[in-house]
Amino acid sequence: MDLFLHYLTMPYLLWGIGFTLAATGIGLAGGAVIGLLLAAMQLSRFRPLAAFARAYAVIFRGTPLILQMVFFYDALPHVGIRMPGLVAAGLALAFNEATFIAEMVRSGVLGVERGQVLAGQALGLTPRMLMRRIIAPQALRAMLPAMGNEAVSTLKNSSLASVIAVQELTLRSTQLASSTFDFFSVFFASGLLYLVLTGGISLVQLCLEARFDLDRQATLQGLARWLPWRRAPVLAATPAPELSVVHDDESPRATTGAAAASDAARAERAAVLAEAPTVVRVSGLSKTYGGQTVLADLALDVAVGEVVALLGPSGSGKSTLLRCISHLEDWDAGHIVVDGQRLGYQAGGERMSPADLARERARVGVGMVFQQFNLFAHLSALENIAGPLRWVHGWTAERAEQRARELLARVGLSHRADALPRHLSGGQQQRVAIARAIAPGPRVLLMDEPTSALDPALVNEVLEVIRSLAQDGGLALVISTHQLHFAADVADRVVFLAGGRIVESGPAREVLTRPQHPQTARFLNVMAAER
Ligand SMILES: Nc1ncnc2c1ncn2[C@@H]1O[C@H](COP(=O)(O)OP(=O)(O)OP(=O)(O)O)[C@@H](O)[C@H]1O
Repeated sequence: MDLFLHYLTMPYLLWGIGFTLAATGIGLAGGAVIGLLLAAMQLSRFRPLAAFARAYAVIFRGTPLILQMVFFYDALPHVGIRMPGLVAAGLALAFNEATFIAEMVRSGVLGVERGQVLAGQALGLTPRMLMRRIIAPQALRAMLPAMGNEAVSTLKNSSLASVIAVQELTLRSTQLASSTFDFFSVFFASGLLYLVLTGGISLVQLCLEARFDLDRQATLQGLARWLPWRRAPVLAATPAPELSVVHDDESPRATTGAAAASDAARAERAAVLAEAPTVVRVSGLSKTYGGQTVLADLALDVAVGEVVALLGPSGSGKSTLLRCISHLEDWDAGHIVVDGQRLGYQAGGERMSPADLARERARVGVGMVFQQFNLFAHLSALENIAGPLRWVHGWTAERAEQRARELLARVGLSHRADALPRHLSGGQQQRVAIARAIAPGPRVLLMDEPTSALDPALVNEVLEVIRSLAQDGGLALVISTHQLHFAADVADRVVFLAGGRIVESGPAREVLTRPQHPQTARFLNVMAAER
């Protein structure tokens, strides 16, 4: 026992720990840098880069690390690259670890829901902002457990550096045991030292996981300030206030809204809209997916402040049309002009880069609400709204927060400002998503079946919010919906799509009560029978 304690505190072995940690540090840091590069190559659309990254992985994953260390230390000097053993071992570890780290990064990035990326694009986030604000924070958190394991295995793998005479812990233990013949005590002490080191790494991993666990209360607020995302405390469920909050805004309901109840008010509104300038003009739009025509020579004008309900059977192209209008989707032929701008194209007709398109989208003002809400999962309801205002539109933190709080009050969710999306009901999430989309004051709001992912009991709370938007005037709404009553009540115009074409379009109540086209009539009958 005395000998064991003697070896455990022996400076000769303790100095070996320094070499072990140095090799591990070089391996992990270098591996992270090279791994990030490899992951970026694998995710790149430029095929030669992806092929290079795959070939790299095949070589470094397919050969033993011990050979790689020998190669770095003994073979490279033949081509004039000479380095100390510690550096050679660290680099070999780095190049080897990079393949595993690249896989972790890649799966972390791909693990972030595509819907969040689409929502970010629709909000005008450039690819860089998307990576920094949305993808990286979520990918990093998902990668933490695997990174902890990788750090432990790098530390253990550093013992292979003994083969190129790096004076790390294993080599020193072996030398000590050979000279004292006390193998058991020396290796027992050495094993315990390794356990302390790997235990330390596991502890750091646990602390980081706890720190980045959004379901826990923040404890290190000082550190949290430096994170690119915000922690949000989980609130105890509090009863929602009556949704009447939604109607608290100052807009007069009966006279300015699309939901105007009386026929006279509707006629008055139709006359105003007939004079209103066009804010969205779609002409000759065609789109195919792998040979299947989804949109065929489609033309649609939407006036400022108009509420248009898109109806049509599943697969008729409603979502595709909305995605094309916000240029989240490319098309094959035709033009789309929003507020006088050909979104996605330079003045000379050349296509914009993704970053320019994002800026243009934010400037022109096309908001989009998705069927699956697509809130940023790592941000609170408040931050989902305030974040894009700061990042994309350059608002100050105070102004963005004030706007976010106003909008949360408007959709009846002031009491859930700090809640994460996963702690909100579907209806509440969709209300936050609507608030987020209208926060920068878009000219056009596109809504892709905003209630179809909701329980029937939650549909009305979202419809109420949309109804209140329709009453505002000024904001053009294009809503793809299967809610016929709602469309009759709120929309100025119903546009019926089938097979990627508009087969009928006209005043909402007219189309819904006296459809002219047999396909519209059939669809309405089926919908009525299903209810
Ligand atoms: N990314 C895609 N790749 C291939 N085909 C697609 C893609 N997106 C949509 N489609 C096809 O395009 C057609 C139109 O789809 P779209 O989602 O626009 O219809 P929709 O009218 O919105 O339907 P729903 O009411 O069910 O949402 C469908 O046949 C669909 O399968």
